Amino acid sequence: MTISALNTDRITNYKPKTKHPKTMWEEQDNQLIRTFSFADFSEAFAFMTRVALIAEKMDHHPWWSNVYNEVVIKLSTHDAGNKVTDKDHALAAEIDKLMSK
Ligand SMILES: C[C@H](O)[C@H](O)[C@H]1CNC2=NC(N)=NC(=O)C2=N1
Repeated sequence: MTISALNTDRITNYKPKTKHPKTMWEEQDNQLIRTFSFADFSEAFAFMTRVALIAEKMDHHPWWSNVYNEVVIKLSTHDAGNKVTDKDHALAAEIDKLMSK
């Protein structure tokens, strides 16, 4: 597939479609963890781009993994000895705002 064949409209007019909208953050092993499932890779990566910009603004960055349409995010504060802090809750809340747009 050529680049010009990509549907970039999907990225610029971003409306996330989670497959499991009821999945929420869970605290496990001193991390806030949530799995996000999207329609496809473009939607997952568009989401990650937005989270990256928020993380830079907040100077607080996620651990994450992505395979095709799925993104797993794990938040903890290494500056505080790998514990869940207010910064993690604040970033989780901003990510949740993205999902409710
Ligand atoms: C130097 C810089 O401000 C720190 O390393 C910040 C950057 N982003 C961070 N992100 C996360 N998740 N935890 C941190 O402790 C952290 N610390």
